[in-house]
Amino acid sequence: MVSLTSSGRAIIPLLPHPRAWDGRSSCGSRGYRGEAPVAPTRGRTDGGDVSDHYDVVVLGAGSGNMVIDERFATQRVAIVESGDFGGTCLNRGCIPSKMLVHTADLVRAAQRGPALGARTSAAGVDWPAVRDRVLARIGSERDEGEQGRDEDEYVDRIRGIARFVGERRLVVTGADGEREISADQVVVATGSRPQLPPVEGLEQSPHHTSDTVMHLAALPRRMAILGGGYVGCEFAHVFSAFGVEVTQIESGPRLLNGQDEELAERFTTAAGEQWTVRLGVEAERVVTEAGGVRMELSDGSAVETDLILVATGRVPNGDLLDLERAGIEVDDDGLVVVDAEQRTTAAGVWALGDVCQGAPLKHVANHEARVVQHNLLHPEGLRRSDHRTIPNAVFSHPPLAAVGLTEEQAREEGVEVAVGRAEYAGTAYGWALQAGPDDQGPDAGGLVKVIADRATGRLVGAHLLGVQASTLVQPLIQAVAAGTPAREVARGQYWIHPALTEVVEGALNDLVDRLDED
Ligand SMILES: Cc1cc2nc3c(=O)[nH]c(=O)nc-3n(C[C@H](O)[C@H](O)[C@H](O)COP(=O)(O)OP(=O)(O)OC[C@H]3O[C@@H](n4cnc5c(N)ncnc54)[C@H](O)[C@@H]3O)c2cc1C
Ligand SMILES: NC(=O)c1ccc[n+]([C@@H]2O[C@H](COP(=O)([O-])OP(=O)(O)OC[C@H]3O[C@@H](n4cnc5c(N)ncnc54)[C@H](O)[C@@H]3O)[C@@H](O)[C@H]2O)c1
Repeated sequence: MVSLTSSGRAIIPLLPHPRAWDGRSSCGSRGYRGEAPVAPTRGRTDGGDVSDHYDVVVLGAGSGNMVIDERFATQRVAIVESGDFGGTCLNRGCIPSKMLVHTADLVRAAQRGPALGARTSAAGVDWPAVRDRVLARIGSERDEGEQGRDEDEYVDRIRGIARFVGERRLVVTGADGEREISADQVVVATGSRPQLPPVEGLEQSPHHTSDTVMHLAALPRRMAILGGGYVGCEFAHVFSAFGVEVTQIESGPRLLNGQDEELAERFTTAAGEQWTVRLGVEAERVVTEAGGVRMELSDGSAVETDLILVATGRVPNGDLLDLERAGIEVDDDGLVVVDAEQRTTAAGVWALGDVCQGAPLKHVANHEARVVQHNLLHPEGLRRSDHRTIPNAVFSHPPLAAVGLTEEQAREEGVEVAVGRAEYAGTAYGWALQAGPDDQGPDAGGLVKVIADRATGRLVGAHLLGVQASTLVQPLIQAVAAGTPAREVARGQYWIHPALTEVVEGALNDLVDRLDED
């Protein structure tokens, strides 16, 4: 239930916020392993109390924590974390949201059963049980990782907010006051935070972001989700499956704008069949009233709701670090400027993840953490990050996954494209998913598009909408990354019959036919 304070601000009760930890599931809780320890490559510099001088200081214990493993055991390392130790992915990002998505998928599957003759039904969810499974799991993963890190004698874990006061010199403000530290090498890995659009009355309203919404004490009856991107579309699926009346508001012409247009249009249609979607409108004012909230939109209409989830993008945390005092430049979007080796504009300062990356995704932060780790350990043989083919997936209903160029982007870049297509409904496993031959709903309908450069015959992009999209896309990610000719991907291997992977094979075969038309 929403309750109102004397100032009119509504409160949705939350569980205590968890302490943070970057999970082992995708990152390794103790950093990457695999190469033998090496001797320290740098000694300590002069200046300041040696006890406050480190070989390496890492700012941010999300992906930054992964940089440090036992190969740094001969060095003196500090990891500074302003919140609880950990990062967005485990505590309030990828992992808890996907645990919720899986439960939502189960609910949808149970609702779907009767269409296929199964006597299943979904009687709603026990939200505290759903939520507590997620929070308990991330809590134990975090605690285990945190304890493990504390056993590393060469690492000082410093709790506090770091900011630069000079070249590789920092002040950390913690519960015990301020402490100045310095280092030969600094890694900036302070991530990003949700951004609130400047909407009158929004801050005073019962609003949430992805940081807090997974801690709700109770499900609201109605929820308005502002934003039609990743966060908005994943949580719209979760909360609508859980029985909340969701209204999603997006200023653009479609949900998941920026993805392949045809797939984004199809997704938007599917979303509109499951929850209310408002496109091409912005929130102008939020009025908190007894018993709810009214969100007034730019077209003069209004949405009555109990809770607002703001999902309108994230801002990098570089603005909180006094970076200019250390000679670290940021670009117009506030992202720390780095070169291909992840070096910032200041000597001895590196950056990785959301604080410097225009594609704020965990697999990108992981990749960059590996590069920074290697480069700290091997200053004579620096590695470069490879951002050429960053894939992405949206875990909604239906899910979407993509890698490389969209058809529109390829044409804009002057690539003469050939496009292969296959409908899920055109494959044997697609029939298994369908209630009947015309069923194109979110559980059965789907489309795979593969795009090749006619000049080379190589895949330059792949886009999937439908069941298991984030898994089906993997061979296509490999093909785009490796530059494998489309013909070889299609015909150079067996595709198991009648697995759903046949829809990928079908799209590739169609592509090969189109390449052959020349
Ligand atoms: C709801 C949600 C779902 C997501 N799902 C996915 C997904 O499915 N797949 C995917 O690839 N990506 C997903 N992401 C994105 C992914 O979580 C991020 O890209 C990734 O976690 C960024 O890692 P990072 O290390 O750069 O930052 P973070 O993990 O945010 O770590 C930065 C750390 O720095 C600390 N910090 C900040 N400022 C300071 C300071 N001044 N001093 C000291 N410490 C500081 C912060 O407290 C934080 O712990 C999701 C994000 C959200 C919000
Ligand atoms: N599955 C995943 O990989 C995953 C999941 C969640 C988050 N993320 C990461 O987190 C980042 C942030 O996600 P997000 O969904 O908050 O941002 P986003 O950039 O994906 O989408 C924000 C959407 O909000 C819309 N918008 C902005 N201001 C608006 C306004 N005032 N009114 C209505 N609509 C408005 C934008 O047009 C856009 O479509 C993503 O870029 C992604 O990298 C990834």
